[in-house]
Parts: sequence; C-alpha cells; structure tokens
Amino acid sequence: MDWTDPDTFAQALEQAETKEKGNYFENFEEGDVIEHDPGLTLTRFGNEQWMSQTLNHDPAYWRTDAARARGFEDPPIHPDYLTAATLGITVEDLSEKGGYFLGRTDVRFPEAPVYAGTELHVESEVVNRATSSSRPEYGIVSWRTRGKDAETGDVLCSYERTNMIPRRDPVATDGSGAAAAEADDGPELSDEFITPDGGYYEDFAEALETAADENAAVAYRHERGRTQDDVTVASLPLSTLNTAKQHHNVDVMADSPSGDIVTYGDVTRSTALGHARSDEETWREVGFDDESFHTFVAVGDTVYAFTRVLEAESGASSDEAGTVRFEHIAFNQNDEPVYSGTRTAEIRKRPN
Ligand SMILES: C/C(=C\C(=O)O)C(=O)SCCNC(=O)CCNC(=O)[C@H](O)C(C)(C)COP(=O)(O)OP(=O)(O)OC[C@H]1O[C@@H](n2cnc3c(N)ncnc32)[C@H](O)[C@@H]1OP(=O)(O)O
Repeated sequence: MDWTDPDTFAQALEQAETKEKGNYFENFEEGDVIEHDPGLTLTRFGNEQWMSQTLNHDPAYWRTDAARARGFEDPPIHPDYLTAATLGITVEDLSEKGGYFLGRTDVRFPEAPVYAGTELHVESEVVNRATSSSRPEYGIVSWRTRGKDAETGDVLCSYERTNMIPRRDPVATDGSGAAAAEADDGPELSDEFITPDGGYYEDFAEALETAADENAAVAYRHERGRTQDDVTVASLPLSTLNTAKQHHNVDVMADSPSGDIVTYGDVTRSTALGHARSDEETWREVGFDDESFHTFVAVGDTVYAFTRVLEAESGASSDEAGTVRFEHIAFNQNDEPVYSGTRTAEIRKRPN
C-alpha cells in the first residue's frame, strides 16, 4: 500500500497518535525545580540581530570605543537580549503547550556586564499555581527563572513570570472572573504633561521637580514605530530557542483567539524600550517590575512607545549616572496598550 496516496494518508493521520510537546497545568507542582535542556551561547551575532531589529542602537553595544567609555571591555550582551534568551530557553518545558504570557516582575541583572561567548544555562522553580476563574480551561502558573553563566554558575538574569497554561482537565467555575470585579478607581490623569528637555539624568530630575510644583506628570511619547514582520514575529523568538507555536505556526494559530501568529512579548517590549532609549542617555539597566502584556501584537501591527517618569535619585553604581524609574507603555497603531512595565535604569549625568 502507498501511504502517500492522499486518501490513505488522510486516514493514517486520523488513526495516528500525536506525540505531544509541552506540559499541562497539572504537570506543575509548587516547589518543582526544572533544569532546562536547551542552552545557547550568547553571541555578538545574536545580540546584534536582536538589537538591530528592535531599534536598540545604543553605541556602547555596537562600538568598542563607546563601550570602553562606559567602562566595558567590549560591547556587551544587552540585557533585553539576555532576558529574551533566558525566557526563550524555558518555553519548551514551561509554556509550549500554549496559553498566554500574562506578566513578569522582579527582572534583575547583576552590575557586571555579560560578554559574547558566555554560555547560558537556565533553571526555573514553580512558585505558584492558581485556578483561573475567568477561563476554566486554563490554570495560572508562576515560575522563578534564573539564567546562569554555565561556566561560573553566576546568575546573569532572574525574574518571576506568570502564564496561563492549558489544563488537561478543565474545571467548573462560574466563569465570572475575580479580576473583572475590581473597579479601577485610581487618580485621574494630570491636566498637564511635561516633557524632559533632553535625555540626561538632570533632564528627568528637573522635569519631575517642575511637575511637582505644577501638579503635572512627566509623560511623553516617542516618535518611532516598528511594524511587525516575519523577522520580528517568527525569526527573533526562534533565535532564542523559543518553541511557542504562537510565533511560528500559522496553521495552528489560525484556530486560536488571535487567528494568527503573534509577536513574542520580549520583542514587543524590547522594541518599545528601544524607542524610549533613543530619547535618553542610558547608562545601565537595573531591572523591570510589574510587566504585563495586555493584548496580542501580530504581523502588520506597529509598536510605538509612551513613557512616564516616576522617580529620580542621584545615586547610582557610577558617579557618572543617576537612577531613574520609568513606566513604559507599548501601544499599537490603534493606540491600544499592548505592554506596560516599570523600569529602573541608570541614566548618564550631563557632562560638565
Ligand atoms: C513568551 C510567550 C509565550 C510563552 O510564554 O510561551 C509570548 O510572548 S505570547 C505573546 C505575548 N502575550 C500575549 O500576547 C498575551 C496578550 N494578552 C491578552 O491577550 C490578554 O491579556 C489575555 C487574553 C491574556 C487576558 O485577558 P483578560 O481575560 O481580559 O485579562 P484579565 O482578566 O486581566 O486576566 C485574566 C486572568 O489572568 C490573571 N492575571 C493577569 N495578569 C496576571 C499576572 N501578571 N499575574 C498573575 N495573574 C495574572 C487575572 O487575575 C485573571 O485571573 P482570573 O482568570 O482568575 O480572573
């Protein structure tokens, strides 16, 4: 019998069992520690591919003289690419089954830079699992993940991430959703928005002082946008070994709520941060908190960025910088927020 005869093959496909990938919600127990098999060497090529496509053009990550002026030996691996690679490696074990990347917090990097040639090994611990009251076919799982230098064991990037993960056996709930009941009764927007004059630490600190006097907010938008294409949607996540079908399997995603492949959250975020960094004198990334992914970004959508300056403090790891806390909101061509998060970064002080 010819198994490639279309009718025969259709029947064969129907009879065959699929060897499944990924883990269901039920596979995760609080306290489980998972050592991820995939690993990758953080290369200059990988870094530059990620940084170029997300419009992160800080010279210290591209030019040796600019890197040395920042106190680095050579252009280092950028924290965005490091974060994306750390998460990408975990997908096969944690989220390949599907679901949604809801958020991430406590993203931290050590002071020491990471250089090309470092081999990355990643492990995750299940820190929480919960029922989703709005979606009975999913559960909500949080993991603490650590990306380590395979040679020294030093932690290079760590964070806590939360996903909705499909259940093998859906549970009965009233479907009402606990979160939906909470009304947002936060303060209203300030009447006046102030834009910092420049991108140095003092520009942010001065804008905050003016805003405090005038009961205004320091908030502004960035001009650049990046339309999502095959490179950003499919190539960049695959370059981090991210096996989530959301990013590269159009066939399966046609039947999903988005109806299409969607951008990796770390690409959306890094693109918006690239826009924001193009309007500041970044010195060093310290960390990110309260990151959320609000809705899908797909091929053809354009990612823009909006920034709110929350705090400024003159101390930093170097005398040449101060520390600023921002809220960044990525939004699409319809002005819908797609990502938000707070960021702590050291920003260069104005040279005398
Ligand atoms: C790497 C990767 C995938 C991977 O990893 O492999 C990816 O890149 S993939 C692309 C990036 N990603 C997205 O494209 C998602 C875009 N997003 C959405 O499409 C909508 O956001 C939604 C459909 C997911 C939800 O929409 P929504 O139902 O309106 O949202 P909510 O009601 O706010 O949240 C529902 C329930 O999640 C709880 N919840 C929310 N946030 C958190 C949090 N941070 N921590 C703990 N619980 C949280 C909430 O508490 C509620 O819980 P309940 O179900 O119990 O009510």
